[in-house]
Amino acid sequence: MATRPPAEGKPWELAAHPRLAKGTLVGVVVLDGWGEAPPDPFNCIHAADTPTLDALKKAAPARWRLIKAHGTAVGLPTDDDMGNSEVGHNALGAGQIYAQGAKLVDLALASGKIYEGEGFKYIRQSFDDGTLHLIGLLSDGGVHSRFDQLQLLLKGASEHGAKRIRVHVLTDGRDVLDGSSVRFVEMLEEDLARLREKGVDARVASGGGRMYVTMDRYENDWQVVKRGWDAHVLGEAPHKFKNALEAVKKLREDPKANDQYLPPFVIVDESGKPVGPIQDGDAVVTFNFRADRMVMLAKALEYENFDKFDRIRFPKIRYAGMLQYDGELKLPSHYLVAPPEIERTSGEYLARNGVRTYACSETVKFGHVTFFWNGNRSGYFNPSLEKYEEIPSDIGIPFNVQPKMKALEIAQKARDAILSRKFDQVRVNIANGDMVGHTGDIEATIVGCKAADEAVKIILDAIEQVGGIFVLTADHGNAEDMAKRDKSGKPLRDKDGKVQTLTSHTLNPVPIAIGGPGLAPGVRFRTDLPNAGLANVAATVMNLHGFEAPEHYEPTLIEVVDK
Ligand SMILES: O=C(O)[C@H](O)COP(=O)(O)O
Ligand SMILES: [Mn+2]
Ligand SMILES: [Mn+2]
Repeated sequence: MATRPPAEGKPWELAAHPRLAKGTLVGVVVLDGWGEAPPDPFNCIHAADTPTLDALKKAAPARWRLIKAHGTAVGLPTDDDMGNSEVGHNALGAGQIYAQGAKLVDLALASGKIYEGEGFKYIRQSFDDGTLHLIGLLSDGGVHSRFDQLQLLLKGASEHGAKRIRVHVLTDGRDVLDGSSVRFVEMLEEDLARLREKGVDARVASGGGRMYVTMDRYENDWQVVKRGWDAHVLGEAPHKFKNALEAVKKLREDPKANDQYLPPFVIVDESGKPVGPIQDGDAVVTFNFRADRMVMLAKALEYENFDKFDRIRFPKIRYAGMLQYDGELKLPSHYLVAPPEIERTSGEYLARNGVRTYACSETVKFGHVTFFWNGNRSGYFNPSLEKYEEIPSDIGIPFNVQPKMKALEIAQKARDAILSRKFDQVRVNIANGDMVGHTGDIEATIVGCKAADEAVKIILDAIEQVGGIFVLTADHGNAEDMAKRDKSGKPLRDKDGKVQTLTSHTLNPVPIAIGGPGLAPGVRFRTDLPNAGLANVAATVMNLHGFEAPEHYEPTLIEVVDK
């Protein structure tokens, strides 16, 4: 992992590729949550009508293959870690494998360095007179946060002087099984009870389901964050309970309840007073390491001037993120662990070499093809060469109700960008496989996959018209497997005999296909890189733009043979 020499001081100019010409349009399509798995009733991609993608597969092995999209191939701690959008798009855009947030936090906790850093020293100043609040996702999905890291942080913070701790829990059910919130809260309560035995006043103070409370992304719906603010900061929510276990158990009694969407709740004392609103002088840590779904709350917690909703009260706190979530905005300004310094991304190289880029997705994935693609950096490298376009996602409608999402609109925007001939690269993310896959609704996911295929067709037709090249791939698996399985691959059943729905991503590889009239006839996938992963895509795309990739990039997937 990242063993290549750093590129500091090296020139930005890319050498011309000896065999591939510059100036051909390259369309880059990322199908979100689109892995490869054997045919099976729980494989929605297989079940869906996807003629465009099926046709591409026929070009294997020369122009269609599989690449790794999980675990160490994308900088995660182990090969048991499923892929996710952040690490997937980071790898796709950066062309290098970086130790990612999950891994960096593990290392900082294991070595104890987390307690020596500036961020912890900063929040510690509040420990004598104030409360330490920990806000984040209660999950062992390893996508946004990990439960064992929360456990270590609770223990470590109390050993380093925190006397009063309040935890604000967001239930998952998206990266882990629905219903697992109960077990996580039980385990957390056990840990907090142990801390209380040691004289630390530690309790859960508030919570809610991640998709309804706090963890919105890309400013899709600030009301989600406001619900979190009201519960975590103001101590106000429609549901009040004496403890967190009672809260999740009671809220889950509603037949439609789902961990992802539990309503906000606060924990109150005997007299009905919230046990842990955030007050002047307190310390706050958002313990998610992943940026996209924490950065909105980070803005609300940190920015003096803020107009996204009425905060009612803006406490004077010492706030630190687990990581710094946005390297460009330097937000939050304090953090416990330094984020991976993802530098020299393909986006920056191509912009510095004159490549004109258009990137587009709908809101829920917009930052994936821009912010994550560019190494967790918001904004343009060169506004005169780049255009990023966002199509507003549906708000307040679950994606299994609108499984086509904005696939068609994204494809039409991409088509227009391609036909305008104003761009050298047109890059999109098509969200259906992932966003509908996360709902666990098989029928809807099949509809979503078909819509994604139709979108791809529109884009490929436009590429055909301008004589361009396409690169089609995905960031990790999701829709290709909707069943939780045992080690032998057999679907697991619950006590009523029903197959357990897998709402999360998977460990499966993803396809990559290249083609289009502009692709030189002798271009084909190399056969000497059987373990290649998402990080090999950037060099490949650079080649197709007519450039050699920088030396420190993971190797290109393609070679050019004489025809
Ligand atoms: O944030 C989410 O929606 C899920 O936890 C992960 O999905 P993504 O990595 O595809 O965004
Ligand atoms: Mn994704
Ligand atoms: Mn996802």
